[in-house]
Amino acid sequence: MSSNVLRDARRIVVKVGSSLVTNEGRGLDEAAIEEWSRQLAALVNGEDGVKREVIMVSSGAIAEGMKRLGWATRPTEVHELQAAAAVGQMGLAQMYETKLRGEGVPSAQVLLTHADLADRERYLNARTTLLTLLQLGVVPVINENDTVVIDEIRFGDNDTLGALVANLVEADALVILTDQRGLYSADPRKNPDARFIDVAEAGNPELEAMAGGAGLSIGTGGMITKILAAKRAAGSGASTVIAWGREKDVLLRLTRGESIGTLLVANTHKMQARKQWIADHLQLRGSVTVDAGAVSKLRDEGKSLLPIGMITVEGDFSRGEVIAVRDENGAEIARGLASYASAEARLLCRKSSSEIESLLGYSAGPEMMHRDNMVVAGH
Ligand SMILES: Nc1ncnc2c1ncn2[C@@H]1O[C@H](COP(=O)(O)OP(=O)(O)O)[C@@H](O)[C@H]1O
Ligand SMILES: N[C@@H](CCC(=O)OP(=O)(O)O)C(=O)O
Repeated sequence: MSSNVLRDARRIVVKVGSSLVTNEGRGLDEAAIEEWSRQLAALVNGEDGVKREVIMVSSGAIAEGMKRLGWATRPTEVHELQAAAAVGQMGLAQMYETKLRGEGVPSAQVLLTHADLADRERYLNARTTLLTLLQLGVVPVINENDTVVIDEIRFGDNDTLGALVANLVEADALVILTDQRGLYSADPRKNPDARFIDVAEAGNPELEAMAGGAGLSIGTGGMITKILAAKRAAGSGASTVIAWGREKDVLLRLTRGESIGTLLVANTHKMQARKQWIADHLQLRGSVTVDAGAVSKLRDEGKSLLPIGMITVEGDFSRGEVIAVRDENGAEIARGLASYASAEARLLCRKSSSEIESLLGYSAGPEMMHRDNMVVAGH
């Protein structure tokens, strides 16, 4: 069976787990990172005729840190794990940087926490930075910012981070590379008769029952975090593939439409999922009232909201919070994420976007509300 999901995907988040990226637990597997980098570069450069945007979410900092510090066994103290991660992250980032640069592709290190993505302002900042990097043809290499978190290290879970990043950038697909060929009906280490699952619907509760605990002591999330990550990724319309990371040319073959690993299909459409999220889940923090010209740009022409059309700003909100856009009669035209805080927005009313920098001392883009971050009433 072949699948179109990965073949059609233009923006892909690839996550490689600890159990894969490390060399039997002793530091990083350089040959494996070189292999993935070669494939990532081929995707970015569009060697099969389609240029794709890719983000790598890579574990391995703790394992590399343990090697550099001469530790043979994984410490149990969280602050020692954090120290190992801080040491090892240097080597991890350096290795991707070297391998990707060797392929002519620039890379960037991005360290995030779940809390960063729960905060509206940081969410929008992270999103804008990542989208800018992708536009520039850079491969962001993301890991958890282990220095400032505890739970994530304890549970060793970068699968969730992969899904959150897929949500953040509205990826088309999340590819989770691990040390198994995909999902089985039970942990194949314990049940040699376990059946391979080649396709299922993301979020199907039966999948959660199939995923036992964690695998090796190096990777700690196990299959359950991958199943939950697929469910979360599906929330923004991304399908997930769980595959063996050492499968020859795995990323290239997946994007050529070959069926490898387990495909967990998202049944929500990308844009519909994002609009639903903006429309349903967030409390309004304020609003901007706009003139008739802006109403027509938003409603009829599918444009972003620029400061020039804004008349007044109501309420007290930060960048990244959800606000309404109203016409002069107070009717809601749209809602979405504010690019500027209320105090800034007040200064921007009726101003041309070219003046933003001189008025505020910086610019976060020409729009008050970008089209991608907006749901227009009745659309
Ligand atoms: N139903 C299942 N199918 C496949 N693997 C499973 C299943 N249940 C548990 N596992 C275990 O999950 C492990 C992968 O998780 P983990 O070690 O955390 O990997 P990673 O470091 O790639 O995140 C496998 O090696 C396997 O032993
Ligand atoms: N962020 C840490 C640990 C993350 C982790 O192990 O996650 P996973 O690969 O999902 O088991 C690291 O880079 O070592």
